[in-house]
Amino acid sequence: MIDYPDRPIDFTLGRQQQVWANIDGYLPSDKSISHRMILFAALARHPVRLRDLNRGKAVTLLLDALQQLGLEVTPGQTPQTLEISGEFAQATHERRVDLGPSSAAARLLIGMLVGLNVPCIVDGDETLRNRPFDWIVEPLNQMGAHLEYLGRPGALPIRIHQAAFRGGAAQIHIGSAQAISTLLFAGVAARKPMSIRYPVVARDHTQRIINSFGDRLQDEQLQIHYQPRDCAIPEEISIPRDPSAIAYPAALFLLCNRHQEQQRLSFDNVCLNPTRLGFFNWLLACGFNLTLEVDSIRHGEPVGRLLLRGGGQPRAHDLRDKHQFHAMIDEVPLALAISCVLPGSATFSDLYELTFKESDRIAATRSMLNALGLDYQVDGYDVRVEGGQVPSVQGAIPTFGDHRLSMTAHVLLLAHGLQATILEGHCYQTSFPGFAQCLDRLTGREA
Ligand SMILES: O=C(O)C1=C[C@@H](OP(=O)(O)O)[C@@H](O)[C@H](O)C1
Ligand SMILES: C=C(OP(=O)(O)O)C(=O)O
Repeated sequence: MIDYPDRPIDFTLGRQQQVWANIDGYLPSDKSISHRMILFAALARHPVRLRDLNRGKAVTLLLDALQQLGLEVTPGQTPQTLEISGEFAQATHERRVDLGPSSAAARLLIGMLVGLNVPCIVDGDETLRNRPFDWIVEPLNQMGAHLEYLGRPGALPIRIHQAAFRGGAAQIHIGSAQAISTLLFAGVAARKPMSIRYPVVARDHTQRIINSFGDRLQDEQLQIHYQPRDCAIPEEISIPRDPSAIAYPAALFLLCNRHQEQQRLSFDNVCLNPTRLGFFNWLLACGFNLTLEVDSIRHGEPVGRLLLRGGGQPRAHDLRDKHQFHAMIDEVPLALAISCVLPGSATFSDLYELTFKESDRIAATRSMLNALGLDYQVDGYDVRVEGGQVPSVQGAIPTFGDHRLSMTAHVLLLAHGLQATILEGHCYQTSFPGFAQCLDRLTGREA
């Protein structure tokens, strides 16, 4: 296990903090939209400039994989742009790509390679090898793909054999935007119509982008119909900021300013897709003060400003709605942590899909919180939190290498003026590489 010796959390913040600096320049772009736009750029028949890509490990590994498959990835004319050009190399030998810990990168790439009929072995790190892939492999194979498990059945590594993808009808049984998106990338790449039934609404970036680029896609009543038309991928694509990353500095600000009504902090150019806003709606339901204002639509995605205000007398609040759960799926560990320290109590129901993320986030979040003297009760996939708990450091804080847990631990420590060692703390680099600098800047500690 890697310790976190080079950056101990050694500064006191809490209620004295008066200056909350603007941190827009430190915030990462949306990881989910970055993954999707990279794959659309790879499908384009012309070079595509991607402006403001997320530069975390999960996205960088997808770029590396595409380079191994023959595409060119070059810096653009400004530091914020990257250009993707070229074509997939003819398969003279089978290539093997490794997507590290990122299931979105691995699953969506598998979909695209199936649709393009590009043979490859797709693999990931140990955490990713323990995550389920059967719910993308089975429907893809039913639609003509030939995917083979090289290790444990249902898991990576997976060999993509050459086979003609037919499209057609598929039914997904799991609540996962990645499952839907994987099938759609196969259909878009192969130019095959398809329909997909799914059990619950989750983030719908792929559907929105497909429509905005000119193919036809209907998404109603848990059923998608996709029809290839005139897909025109733009030469330049720009990506808004990631609401799932902004959640951490936002939570820190709101927790520290619960009793300071005059304090304000805003973030611009944020992805405000409603299927991503569950956490901010949950904060509102707790009583925190915030406003969301859409000011433009970009590639089908609402983009705008998030304004936070102090005060609000917040209390812990339930999370029982399946739709809202999926709209905040990556922020649930943070919401559980916040619930522990707010007054009141809360029930979070049916968190099943949290059990196969970078860690089992029901169990791992609890272990992380235990190291901070906090706890909740688990009953199957339901969680009951009694609020009003006071954090106190019990020892080194485990993160299990899960970036969402590391960022949650940082927020709790900072909000309560505590010092601790966060184990594998740097894993925030998976999605938010500038997280530590962002916190330094936010809290006025930057050199
Ligand atoms: O589609 C995506 O980009 C993602 C979807 C979510 O996973 P599921 O769709 O599997 O729930 C989310 O947890 C992940 O961080 C990114
Ligand atoms: C679960 C996550 O991502 P992925 O599923 O792509 O690994 C995440 O970013 O929290």
